[in-house]
Amino acid sequence: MVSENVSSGELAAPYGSGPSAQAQDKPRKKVRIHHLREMKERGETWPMLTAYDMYTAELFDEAGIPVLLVGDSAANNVFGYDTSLPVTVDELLPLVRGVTRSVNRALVVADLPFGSYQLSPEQALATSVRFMKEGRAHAVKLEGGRRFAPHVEAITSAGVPVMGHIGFTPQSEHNLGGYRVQGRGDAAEQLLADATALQDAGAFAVVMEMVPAEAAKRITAELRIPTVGIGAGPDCDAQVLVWQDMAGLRRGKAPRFVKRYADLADVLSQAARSFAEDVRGGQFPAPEHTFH
Ligand SMILES: Nc1nc(=O)c2c([nH]1)NC[C@@H]1CN(c3ccc(C(=O)N[C@@H](CCC(=O)O)C(=O)O)cc3)CN21
Ligand SMILES: CC(C)C(=O)C(=O)O
Ligand SMILES: [Mg+2]
Repeated sequence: MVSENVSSGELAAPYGSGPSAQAQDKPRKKVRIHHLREMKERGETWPMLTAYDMYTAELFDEAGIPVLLVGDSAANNVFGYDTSLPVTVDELLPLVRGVTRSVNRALVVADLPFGSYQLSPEQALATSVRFMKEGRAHAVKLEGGRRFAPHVEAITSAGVPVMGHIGFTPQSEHNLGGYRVQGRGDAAEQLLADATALQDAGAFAVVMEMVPAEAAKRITAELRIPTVGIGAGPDCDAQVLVWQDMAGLRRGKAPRFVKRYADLADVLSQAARSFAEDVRGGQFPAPEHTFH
């Protein structure tokens, strides 16, 4: 199943490389870090989604999403916390394992939760090793700029690919003064310095969250590694959304950077109401659902 449909041995990229083959083609084989760099070199923009369980991982993998992130946003979108701060490694690990078990091609990135890497490069490496060994992740991700270059270096030196995350970093929301755009005006230079430091420390990609499009465009042009935008305008190398936002499962006001591609909240709510009505009215189970 993994290597189905590999038409030519020298086709290195998991996607077709012609302009028409871009978005609609499924990856033909396992996505590797170097494929992401090659897509940047070819100017192909790629999608990333969060996934926290088997069915979503399977569906998104088959839909041709090359990178899946088991985000610490599971805090909000799985566990019901009001911020991402409380979620633990022990809570996230089984979600990562469920996702990695369920994909054939996608690269699975495990998001390191608050408190599990900030203490030292050694702690960052120890936590990453758990996500790789127990979660079977393919890469890890952590939040922070220049100050986390030593942590990124410790992890990559051990052979574990690291994705950075700068701009609005939800684990620091109390320090950043809430959900706010980062890197406006002079702060854009700081953001570029952060991105460059992460690249130099060995990061394979960097998420930029809630960053002005102009700054994101400049950073994307300066870096060799791909940038992944969320609220960072159209000029990043990749775009990521939380899947429940993308599919309209989460209700309430979504951040401005979200586009809804479905209304799953409505679909599921209708299904639950119909089931309840059938049970209450005696229409379910029918003879075809019944054993004798
Ligand atoms: N479901 C979900 N989607 C996310 O994008 C997400 C999470 N959860 N959890 C972790 C973080 C938190 N994030 C968030 C959450 C809310 C806003 C938000 O409400 N933004 C508003 C206000 C911006 C402002 O005041 O400048 C917006 O309109 O974009 C932004 C990022 C991004 N991440
Ligand atoms: C929004 C993405 C980048 C994230 O860090 C998460 O979902 O936890
Ligand atoms: Mg996160």
